[in-house]
Amino acid sequence: MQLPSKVKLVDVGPRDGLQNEKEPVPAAVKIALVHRLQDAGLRDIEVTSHVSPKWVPQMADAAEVMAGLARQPGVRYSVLTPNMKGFEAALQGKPDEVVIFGAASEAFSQRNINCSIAESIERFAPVVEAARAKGIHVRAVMSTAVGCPYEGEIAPERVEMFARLARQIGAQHLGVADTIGVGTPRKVQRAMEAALKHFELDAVSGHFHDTYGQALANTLACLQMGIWQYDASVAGLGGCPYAKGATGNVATEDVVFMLHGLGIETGIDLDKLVDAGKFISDFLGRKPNSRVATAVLNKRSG
Ligand SMILES: CC(C)(COP(=O)([O-])OP(=O)([O-])OC[C@H]1O[C@@H](n2cnc3c(N)ncnc32)[C@H](O)[C@@H]1OP(=O)([O-])[O-])[C@@H](O)C(=O)NCCC(=O)NCCSC(=O)C[C@@](C)(O)CC(=O)[O-]
Repeated sequence: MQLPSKVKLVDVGPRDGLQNEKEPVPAAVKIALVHRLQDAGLRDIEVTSHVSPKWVPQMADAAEVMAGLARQPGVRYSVLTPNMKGFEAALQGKPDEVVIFGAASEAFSQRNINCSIAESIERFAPVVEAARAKGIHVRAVMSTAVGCPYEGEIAPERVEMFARLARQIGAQHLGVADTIGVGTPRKVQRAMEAALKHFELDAVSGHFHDTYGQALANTLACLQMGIWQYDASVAGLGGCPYAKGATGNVATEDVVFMLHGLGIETGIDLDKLVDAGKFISDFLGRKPNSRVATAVLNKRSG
């Protein structure tokens, strides 16, 4: 199949990237990161989560972060909302999109959101209904679509089951997440094929962690299926608090470099993106976890 000519990247760095940081990151720094990402051309940014501050302390400032954004027209700002309490809190911040997040594995669902898959769907259904009634786009994300830290390999049938349930309650988009980065191209394609039984090609995206260095290969494998929407995290920030040892998402810089090399448009300015990644990495006191960012920064410093 011909590769898509355009790809939409959602930068999940401010949310997925920072949620696991041990030291508090001030709201002002998170806001500055979002601003740098939009200045670099990102048109979809996952800003924060309205979850329990006892579970994920780093996201306790969700309202402050949303309130502090200098919004650019044409940018979609998303927030995670696991239940009605989160959705109601999110409304004040006027998100363009809310994200419900469940799992293909029972054990991960329990660890991450403290309920079974069936219970999670019951919690999500009123969120989807309320969001859609207000014209807010609803994306569902399915964790552990390839492998689970507690249950091991996940069969495509499980992916299909979650996709069916998410579709039934009215989610408009499904993100297929390889939470612990164990997917390899064919396995990820099989998970996508299962998701595509219930969501059209234009309503499916990939969310690949790079724990085993497979994320770019997995992205290419999905591009070959025509999938044109992906999550990525600036500077490769991140990891899920309930998936021990899992590293961050694939670095946005690495995906952008690959896509541009393939002649695929993203609308993103790689240099400005590298600057955004350096900004947050400097704040965190580490180097960007991106081969491309490292190469660009080395080249700049001669
Ligand atoms: C989902 C809950 C809230 C259920 O948590 P629960 O304990 O089952 O909920 P509950 O309804 O029994 O309430 C218990 C307490 O939490 C409060 N509460 C209840 N809901 C909320 C809310 N929305 N916002 C703020 N507070 C909330 C509620 O008010 C109460 O407070 P208390 O009376 O004890 O003081 C909890 O398990 C939680 O917050 N989990 C954190 C999940 C999370 O953020 N995980 C990381 C993001 S997912 C991810 O990273 C994966 C992804 C998306 O990137 C894809 C991938 O790579 O796999």
